[in-house]
Amino acid sequence: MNSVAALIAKAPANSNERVISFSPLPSPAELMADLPAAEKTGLLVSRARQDVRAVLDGLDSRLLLIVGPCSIHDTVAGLEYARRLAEAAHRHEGELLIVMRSYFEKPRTTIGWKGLVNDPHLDGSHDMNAGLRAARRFLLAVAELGLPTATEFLEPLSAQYLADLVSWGAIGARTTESQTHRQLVSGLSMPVGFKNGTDGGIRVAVDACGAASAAQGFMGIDEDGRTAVVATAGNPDVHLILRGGSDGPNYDAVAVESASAQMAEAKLNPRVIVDASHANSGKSHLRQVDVLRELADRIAAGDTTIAGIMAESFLMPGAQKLDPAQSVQPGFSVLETLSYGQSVTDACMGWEATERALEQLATAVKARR
Ligand SMILES: O=C[C@H](O)[C@H](O)COP(=O)(O)O
Ligand SMILES: C=C(OP(=O)(O)O)C(=O)O
Repeated sequence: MNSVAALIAKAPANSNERVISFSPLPSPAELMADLPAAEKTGLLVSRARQDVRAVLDGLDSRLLLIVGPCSIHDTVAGLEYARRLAEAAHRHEGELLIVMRSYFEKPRTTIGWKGLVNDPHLDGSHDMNAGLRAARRFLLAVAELGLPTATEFLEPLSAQYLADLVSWGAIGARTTESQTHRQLVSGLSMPVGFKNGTDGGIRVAVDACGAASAAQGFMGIDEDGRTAVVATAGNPDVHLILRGGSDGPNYDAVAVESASAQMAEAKLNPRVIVDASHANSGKSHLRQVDVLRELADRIAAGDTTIAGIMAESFLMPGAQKLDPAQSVQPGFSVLETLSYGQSVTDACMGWEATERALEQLATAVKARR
């Protein structure tokens, strides 16, 4: 009997009746020892976190831009995108603080592919050992290009494996109300934005920012993978991300000012990030281009409430269907059946549209100054 089967056999009667298996993962310390961050990478991350804080607090007049694929499903295409974005980030560094969306964990409305960490082979095999490794390797490779990264934290345990390489974090619309995620953020080292709820509710995100900025105690894991009581200091760099909702978009000036006022009233950062994608664009990559243009016009006209913008962009425009349950010819991987450089989750702007949007936003920041 292997050790896992032995553990299940030892479990008290009536427990784990619907659990099929437990497969051990390495501890965070073991993964980090295999894939360590170079000193240069550590400096890049801490410098980028400081820069993000300065932009959010209005001490740096640049615009924060969280841009990149909806999800990383192919690390080769993701890195080709990162190389292009690193060049653009350098070109616009006077006006834009560009941080690459490197999202490895996807919250789903019902079911679907849950991201590279959960299912790196895209086939429902849930090889999370390989997924955590692939995500960490990807973050290290992007850092080598001098580009900071942003991610959504979804599984409360995954942060211990990856967070040392991340400069900006998000909690998604589906988890902003979750106490577990608010607690997690209270201990994260980087600035973290909370999205408004899927119904467009702002209050839930204001409450989340309040809870995450407070000290918390909760159950988690330590670097050695032991379950532990985690005591946190609270995260002072929490902020609001407006992503629209089922009641419509919320990127217009009135909605942004009203959300900002709710944050100010709760004594939280009134400067916000506007997500040009998701319910603010009806998940249309074409509409996203228009939203970005409208935001650029407002910034050029002097808007200072918008500290940052999020956009979903990849090498190719649009999205393609991924069904982890599909059958693939023997000898082929699911990845080989997909179009290169196109999102398998939400539709993204293609690279050409992205370059034009970056240009517009950089010009807008110059005008705002
Ligand atoms: O950003 C990605 C999606 O909007 C989010 O994960 C929900 O996706 P779904 O509604 O396709 O499940
Ligand atoms: C899932 C995401 O967004 P939201 O939580 O706004 O749906 C995302 O940004 O990938």
